[in-house]
Amino acid sequence: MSLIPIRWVSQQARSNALERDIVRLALLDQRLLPGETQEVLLENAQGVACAITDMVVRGAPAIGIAAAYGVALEASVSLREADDWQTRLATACDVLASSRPTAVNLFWALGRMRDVIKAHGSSTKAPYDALLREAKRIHEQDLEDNLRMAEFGAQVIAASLEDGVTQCEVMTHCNTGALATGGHGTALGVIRTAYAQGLITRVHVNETRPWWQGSRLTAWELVQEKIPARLAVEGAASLIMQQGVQSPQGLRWLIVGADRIAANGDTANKIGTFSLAVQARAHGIKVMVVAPLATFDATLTSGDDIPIETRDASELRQAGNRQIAPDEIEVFNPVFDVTPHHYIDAIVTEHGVVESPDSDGVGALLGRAMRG
Ligand SMILES: CSC[C@@H](O)[C@@H](O)C(=O)COP(=O)(O)O
Repeated sequence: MSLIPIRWVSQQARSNALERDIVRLALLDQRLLPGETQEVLLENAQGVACAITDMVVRGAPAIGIAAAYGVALEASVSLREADDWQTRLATACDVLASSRPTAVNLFWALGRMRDVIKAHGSSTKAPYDALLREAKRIHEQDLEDNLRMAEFGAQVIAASLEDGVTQCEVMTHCNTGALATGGHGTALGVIRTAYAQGLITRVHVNETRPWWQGSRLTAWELVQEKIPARLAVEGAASLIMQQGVQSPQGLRWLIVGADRIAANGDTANKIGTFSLAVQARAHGIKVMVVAPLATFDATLTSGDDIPIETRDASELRQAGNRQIAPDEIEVFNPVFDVTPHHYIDAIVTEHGVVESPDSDGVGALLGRAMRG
């Protein structure tokens, strides 16, 4: 059983020269981790969209990658059925775009796929090969970006340590590791690399209610990597920070990912991030956001306009098969919040670091990146 979170599977056609290879997208079912490792096999864009909505795959970059493969899958269906491919693929992109609203990486990846579709507008057949190539490029590029961000982030941690101090502890929220990305991770990628460089002694992992990305996924990744970590409910964060700042090698950084970053640096991330950033500021702990440029939405001047997904009440009323709140109670289940940029000390991207982010800093970074 493979533990690769997103895998393109191509099975050679049996004999008939006219038959095409059978292609599928295999997603490691993150709803079942850490208890079970099982893959879901998908054969069209609708299936991928449902898998994103149902959180078989989650995490901003991973959602974008899966959606890109979803468009390629749909192109293969179109070749088989020899239909009006333009209409089919336009519908597929729309269906995928409606799967989750907050992570802008989804719309960024679909934008890249739409560009490929447009470039092949005059073809008689769906541009399957070109779309699959682009999806693979998005996937590979994400891993490369993760590794670059990890180096930058580790440098930021090293530079922040007081004279004579060489190591510290960090806290993270949600899951931003290999499961949420093309591999390695954003925030967890920085933690991995900084640990390998001897900069981190322990990771404080927040449970991340109500879906438990922290306990089910981040804890699982850290245990596999043998990185010392301790799990706690996010309600314990202030206590952990209060105790953590008392020793010179104690807790120094809150390191998180992002689902969408506005032009002024306001950052949408997993619900609870804003509250953790406020607590971190109160304790003198620094806040690092780690995200590729694909997570920036320069069309939004501030975080006020970032769409915040709310999910089903059952996520709070039930834990597995157990009822944990009365069905009659009104439930509010927003799954992201926006941390204002002035609570963030550094945004780490594959194109470098913006310290004390604001519109000027983010604008300069995006401008630099555009110039190459
Ligand atoms: C590299 S992942 C960054 C974010 O996507 C992550 O922190 C997060 O909020 C994921 O939310 P999820 O609801 O699990 O998709």
